[in-house]
Amino acid sequence: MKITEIRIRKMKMMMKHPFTTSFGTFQEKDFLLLEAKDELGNSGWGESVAFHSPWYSEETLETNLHIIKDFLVPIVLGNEISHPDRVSELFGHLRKNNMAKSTLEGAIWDLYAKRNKMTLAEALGGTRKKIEVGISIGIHENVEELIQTVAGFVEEGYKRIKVKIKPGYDVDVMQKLRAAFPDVPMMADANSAYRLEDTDLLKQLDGLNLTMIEQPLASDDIIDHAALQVNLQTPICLDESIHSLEDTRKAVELGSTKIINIKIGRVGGLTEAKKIHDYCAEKGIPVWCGGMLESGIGRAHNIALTTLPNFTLPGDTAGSSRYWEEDVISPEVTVEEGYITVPDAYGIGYAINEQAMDRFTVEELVFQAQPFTAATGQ
Ligand SMILES: O=C(O)CCC(=O)c1ccccc1C(=O)O
Ligand SMILES: [Mg+2]
Repeated sequence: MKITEIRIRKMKMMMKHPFTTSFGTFQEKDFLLLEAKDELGNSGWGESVAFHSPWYSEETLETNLHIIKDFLVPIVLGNEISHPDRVSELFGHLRKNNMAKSTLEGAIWDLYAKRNKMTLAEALGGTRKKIEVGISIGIHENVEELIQTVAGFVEEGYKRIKVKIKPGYDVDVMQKLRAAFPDVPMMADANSAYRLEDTDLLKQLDGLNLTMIEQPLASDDIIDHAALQVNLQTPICLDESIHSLEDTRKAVELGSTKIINIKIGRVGGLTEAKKIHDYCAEKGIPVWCGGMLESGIGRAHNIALTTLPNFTLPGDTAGSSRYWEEDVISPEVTVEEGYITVPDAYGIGYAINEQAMDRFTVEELVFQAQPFTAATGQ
């Protein structure tokens, strides 16, 4: 397929409720969407999961915009791409900037699936017709409020509750939560808020029957996590530390992690995500799909990826209405009794809600391939 046009939209959406992690609070969401078109008029969509500020990783909306328009667009625009797996090879000589790469790669995966009249899930080799979903819950003012919030989501049927923790809001909170919900699958995500010296404190989480603790130590660490895991019964799941199949292999070989949270943007796209999935399947390491508070576009990509067989744990991809008054896709993503039904329309499987899309668009940039000119015979 030939990529004839790329449009980048700067988006601004207001989240229904503020979401607090150990590194900051989100409410206004500024991010990028990208649409890639082929010579037949098909269009594919991708989402940049980079945030406005570099607090989850070093990438931001503006660094993504710079990398995409000045480096990535020139590589694909006007060119033939035989298969989306080729895109990460074409980007291979450019270091890191995984979320930027993933934005364009994701749009090309969607385009490829639509062009070949299959769902994105099928294009990736996924088989599940519905996926199990969990929910990630931010830091609350106090435990009583948190328990009320959790009760609501348990009632809605979410299959696993993930709670954000940070120093001073951890053992006591998790103990009270476990007491209130003895049988609910539960886990904690520290977003890198602890150090190896906190081992004794983290050991107090053992015995609460948590399915895992996500990224307790530094965002770039795999050494200390291995040392911590030796002293911890609760399985460690890495998020921030994993950017590639190579990172995954090293962390698994070192014993730093027993479960992997795969985020498409963090690992540079669906092709790399699939490689990590396959490697983990071979090694007996379960994986699940993390979330980045995405709009419907990114959410749809997460759903498609989660149809692969080794996504055996519920992910963070909740329904659209958990985040947004109105989403940019139609229909919106809905959760019924803890499941999302994988859409069967081609590509990402959801149509664009044009009105909402335009309303939340702050700026649009358009890049077109040079038109065919008889004079140069190009
Ligand atoms: O609901 C979601 O999309 C996931 C929420 C979440 O946990 C999260 C949100 C923003 C940044 C990092 C994380 C994380 O998984 O660590
Ligand atoms: Mg996380």
